[in-house]
Amino acid sequence: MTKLSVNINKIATLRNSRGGDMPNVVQFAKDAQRFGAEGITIHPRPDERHIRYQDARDLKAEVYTEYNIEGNPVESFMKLVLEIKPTQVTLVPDAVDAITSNAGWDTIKHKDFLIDVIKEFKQNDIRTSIFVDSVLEQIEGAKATGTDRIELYTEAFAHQYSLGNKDAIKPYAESAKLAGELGLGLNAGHDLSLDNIKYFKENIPGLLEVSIGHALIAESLYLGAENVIQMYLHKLK
Ligand SMILES: CC(=O)[C@@H](O)[C@H](O)COP(=O)(O)O
Ligand SMILES: NCC(=O)COP(=O)(O)O
Repeated sequence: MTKLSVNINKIATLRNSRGGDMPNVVQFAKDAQRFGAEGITIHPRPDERHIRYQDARDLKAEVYTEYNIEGNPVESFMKLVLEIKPTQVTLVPDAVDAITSNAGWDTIKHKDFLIDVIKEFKQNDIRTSIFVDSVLEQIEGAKATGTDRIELYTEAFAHQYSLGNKDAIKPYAESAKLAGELGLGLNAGHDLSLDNIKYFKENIPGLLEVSIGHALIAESLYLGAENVIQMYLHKLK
C-alpha cells in the first residue's frame, strides 16, 4: 500500500499571487483529507514565496493524516519543524534561489551534517526522510546517516517517461531494492502525475509514500474546469 501525500505548496502560490486568502490553504488541506489524501506535504522555503511558516503552524491542528514538512534544514527550518513536530520531516538540499527542488543530497559529502540533523529530529520523535537521487552509493550513504526513510527524486524518471523511455525506471527499481535490503523506508516524489504514477508504483517494490503537488493541482484545475464553467453559465442564465 502506497500512501498519497498531497503537496499543497501550489495552493499557497495561487493565494499569494493576489495577496488575499483565496484559496485558503488550511481549508484545502482539510478538504484534500476529506477527499481521501493520506497525508499533507508542505515545503516552506526561506523566502516564503510558496507556503509560509505561519501556514505550517496553522496546518498543525487540522492535519490528522500524515503531516510531512520538506525543506533544507537551515536554522529557521529546524526551529519550525521542532516546534510543530510533524509526522515526518523530509530534508531537501535546496539552494535559496532554486525555482523548485533540483537535486538530491550528496549523502557522502554531507554525512556528518546529516547525522547531526537527523539525530535531533529523531530525538523529538519526528520520522526522517532524505531526498536522494537514484544512485546506489547515495542510498548506501543515506543508510549511514541514520535516517528512517529516503525519498527518491523522480524528476528524471518523469521526464524520460513522458518521452516514451520506460527504461528510465531501472535505476529507481535498483535503488528501491537496495533500500529494502538496507532496511530504509521508501518514499518518492517530484513531477509524479496521473500519467506516470501507475507505472512507477508497479515497478518500485516497497514504495511507502508518494508526495504529489504540481501535477495534481494542474490536473485538478483542468479536470474541474468544465464543471465550473458550466456552473457559471447556469448562474448567468
Ligand atoms: C522536494 C520536492 O521534490 C519538491 O517537489 C518540492 O517539494 C516542491 O516544492 P515547490 O512546490 O516549492 O516547487
Ligand atoms: N516531494 C515531492 C513533492 O512534495 C511534490 O513534488 P511535485 O509533485 O510538486 O513535483
